[in-house]
Amino acid sequence: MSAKQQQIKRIGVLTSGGDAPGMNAGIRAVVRASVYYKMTPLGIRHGYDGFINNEIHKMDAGSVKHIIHQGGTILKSARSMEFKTDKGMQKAWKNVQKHNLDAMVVIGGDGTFKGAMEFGKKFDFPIVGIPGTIDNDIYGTDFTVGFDTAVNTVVEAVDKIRDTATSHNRLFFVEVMGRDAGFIAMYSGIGAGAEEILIPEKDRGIEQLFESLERTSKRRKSSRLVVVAEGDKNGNVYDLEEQVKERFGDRYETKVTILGHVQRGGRPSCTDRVLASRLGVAAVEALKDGKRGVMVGVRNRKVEFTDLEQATKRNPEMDKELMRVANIISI
Ligand SMILES: Nc1ncnc2c1ncn2[C@@H]1O[C@H](COP(=O)(O)OP(=O)(O)O)[C@@H](O)[C@H]1O
Ligand SMILES: O=P(O)(O)OC[C@H]1O[C@](O)(COP(=O)(O)O)[C@@H](O)[C@@H]1O
Ligand SMILES: [Mg+2]
Repeated sequence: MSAKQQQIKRIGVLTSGGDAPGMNAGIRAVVRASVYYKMTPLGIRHGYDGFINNEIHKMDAGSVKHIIHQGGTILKSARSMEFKTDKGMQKAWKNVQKHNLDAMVVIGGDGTFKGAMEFGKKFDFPIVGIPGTIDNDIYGTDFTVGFDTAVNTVVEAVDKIRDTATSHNRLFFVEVMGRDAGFIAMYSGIGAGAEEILIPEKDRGIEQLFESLERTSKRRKSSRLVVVAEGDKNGNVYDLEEQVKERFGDRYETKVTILGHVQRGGRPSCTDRVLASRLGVAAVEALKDGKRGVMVGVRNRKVEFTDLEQATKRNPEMDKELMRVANIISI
């Protein structure tokens, strides 16, 4: 073990960006693993805002009891404009010194990792990232913490919409989250049996939708569900509804549902709890072993490390096989 590795005694942990179910399981694992390895865990509240404003407190194994099943994040989260400035980062660095922090674990999405990478380089400070976002838009891990719970929430909601859509022979546009990525739409669309799935990763979305509506308007299907990722390039769900009305007139009766933040809340699924627990332990062990500037993820069921730089620069590819499956089963 090198001298640098032995120095890690006090580890900060924060959650940042959009909260995601399973973040609490991640915090719990980071805290418990730190205690297990005789280090002191410190919780940083309100993401990078709390890092700047000194909202930092010691934690212990007991401070994370009874949280594994709770959605949201007990440390709270924030989107911090100030952390994007040199002044903000300098203030946060003062707090690192004040609390003798040797390293930090950040749980969040691509933005959180960009901030971590910059801060880590600027002050030569060891940081490890855990992917926590419902969007699943991080390169270097098969799944992010929160994605599984979110898609299950969406499927449950879309199943309910299906009941009323079928009863009235209606066409529903359901908008799901995913700022720039279609993973939530693709998985929940397949899982809920949507007739069409519109995602930013696919260009032909609207034409394909028109073609399939043309085909099925003759068949009088009892209902149609179109799941649309919020980041889809063909416009928002209301624009889409308008375009369909213009083209098909009263051949389709249309409705729009925007699921919104209901997708971000709720009890984390077992899959998310296990993923977050594995990644929390792996993050602490990585820091203990001298790793820094990396994200811990799981690929092909194994824990893997990816440079934060890569994790933020590269976009995970939408699985072509999933698109093909969606196409085949929605005829
Ligand atoms: N280029 C950057 N430099 C410094 N901090 C950043 C940068 N990009 C994002 N951040 C910080 O990370 C926070 C979370 O990022 P955001 O994109 O909102 O969510 P997520 O991490 O879930 O993708 C931002 O509010 C900001 O404080
Ligand atoms: O809650 P906010 O700040 O309006 O953000 C909404 C965005 O956050 C998300 O729910 C999660 O994104 P991040 O994890 O990148 O923060 C996106 O799907 C959505 O576009
Ligand atoms: Mg993001």
